[in-house]
Amino acid sequence: MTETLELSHWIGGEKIAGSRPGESLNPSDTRQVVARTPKGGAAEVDQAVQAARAAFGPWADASPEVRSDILDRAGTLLMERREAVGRLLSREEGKTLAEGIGETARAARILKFFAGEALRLHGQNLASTRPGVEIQTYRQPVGVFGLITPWNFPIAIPAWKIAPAIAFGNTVVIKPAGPTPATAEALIAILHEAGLPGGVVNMVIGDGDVGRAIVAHPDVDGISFTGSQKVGAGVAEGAMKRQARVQLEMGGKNPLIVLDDADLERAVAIALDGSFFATGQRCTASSRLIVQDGVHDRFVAALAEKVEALRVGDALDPTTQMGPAVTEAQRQTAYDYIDIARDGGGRVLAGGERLSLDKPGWYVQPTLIVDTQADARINTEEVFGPVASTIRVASYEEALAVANGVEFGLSAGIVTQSLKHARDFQRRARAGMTMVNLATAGVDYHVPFGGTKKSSYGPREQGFAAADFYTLTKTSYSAG
Ligand SMILES: NC(=O)C1=CN([C@@H]2O[C@H](COP(=O)(O)OP(=O)(O)OC[C@H]3O[C@@H](n4cnc5c(N)ncnc54)[C@H](OP(=O)(O)O)[C@@H]3O)[C@@H](O)[C@H]2O)C=CC1
Ligand SMILES: O=C(O)CCC(=O)C(=O)O
Repeated sequence: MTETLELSHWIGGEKIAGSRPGESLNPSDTRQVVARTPKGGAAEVDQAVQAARAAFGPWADASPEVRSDILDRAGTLLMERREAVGRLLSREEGKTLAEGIGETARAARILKFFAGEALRLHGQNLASTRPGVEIQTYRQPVGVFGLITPWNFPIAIPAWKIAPAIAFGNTVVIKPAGPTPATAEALIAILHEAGLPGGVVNMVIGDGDVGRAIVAHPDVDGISFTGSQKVGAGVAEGAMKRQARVQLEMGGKNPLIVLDDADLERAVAIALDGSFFATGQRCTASSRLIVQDGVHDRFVAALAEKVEALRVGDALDPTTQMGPAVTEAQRQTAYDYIDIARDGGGRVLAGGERLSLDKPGWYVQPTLIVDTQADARINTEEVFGPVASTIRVASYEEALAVANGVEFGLSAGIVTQSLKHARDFQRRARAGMTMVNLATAGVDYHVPFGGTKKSSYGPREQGFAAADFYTLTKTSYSAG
């Protein structure tokens, strides 16, 4: 498959093409242009916001059953086409075909979950402190949401922002990430094919200028952002200046603690999955492996063997276990952090070298670095690539202190057979999500998702929690 797609913006239900100066490349073979794209700016964002505003009234007033049916149909279509869309995803983002198809199926299930949530939205009846007065709370749509999404889950993240927004009667303008517009477009096209009225979901393709214009637009009522901490901080500042709702999901520096009593084979499998699958490009990836003395040497030796054995290759080759980095810049970041770790005294036990295959792609060797210090840059800054470092600790208490000792707090894991330590970790880990005997990455789609500290800001995403961001609670008092 070497076809090049010609993408358009979607505004008011129409495809708006313009010239196509942008492109997305196949990171597994950079000679292939996956899609040519228009490059929007403030003018296209304004048009899209106007279309979303015009569609808001009728969509907010539509029966929840209408909204539910459209989401359900879109979920069915996406599930039926998961192989083709997953292939496009893998070709554009670089995760393996199994991961691409799996993510597409996950997006389909998210659409179906929120088809159900559209019908389950409810308020409360409460007694008043005043006799004869009744109180009811209602959840109402908010208005127009701006959605700014990253490349690493190019269909699941758009789905988990669009689906709750429109299920509860809002309309949206989405900006997909620069490297993965074609995958996002596949979702937008399917939503329209499922019967979505024009203007309910609008998409403007472009770079950071499009994101900035969405954040600054006075008629955008709320912004949901996933991406880097640096850009997220600017998004929050821009939104707050004009008192728009804002929700941010940003980086992680997720710890995985391995205690002496861990089942070694299981601990190695959990670390391998959390650190290296999806090329380590998950905000939930385990990038710090905090290992207790007694098991340390056996654990790192066994993990290094597995890391060395990982087959890196073209994302579409079914034998590939780890695809390339998404862009040259992400590959360079991984290389830079390997050097930073070495300079800080770390010892590379697996990978660590430049990797060339039989085709031009942004391939990186999965890399394990041992003997690193807890406060070294490799252990405090997000890499967002297939690079994991280990920190040796003497006790559970030391492990917990190291795990909590960074400015991020998204996901945190522990591998242990001790119920006492597992329960204590669930209570005291400063992270939004804790995992016991499971990888830090790879979450369910029907439960709240988010972190603490600099990882997240605002109400939780996904599951039943999504209603808190995408609805307005009104409190009504009445007397007979
Ligand atoms: N927590 C998470 O889930 C994720 C975290 N990251 C982190 O982000 C780093 C870089 O990845 P990247 O995707 O480039 O993340 P960015 O934060 O740069 O981008 C995220 C989204 O914001 C857009 N954007 C860029 N600049 C602005 C701006 N000034 N105002 C509004 N929107 C803007 C991007 O557009 P464009 O793509 O066109 O630049 C993209 O759609 C990674 O190394 C990783 O640390 C990345 C992905 C997911
Ligand atoms: O680990 C997961 O399943 C989700 C990760 C994620 O949302 C992200 O990396 O942006």
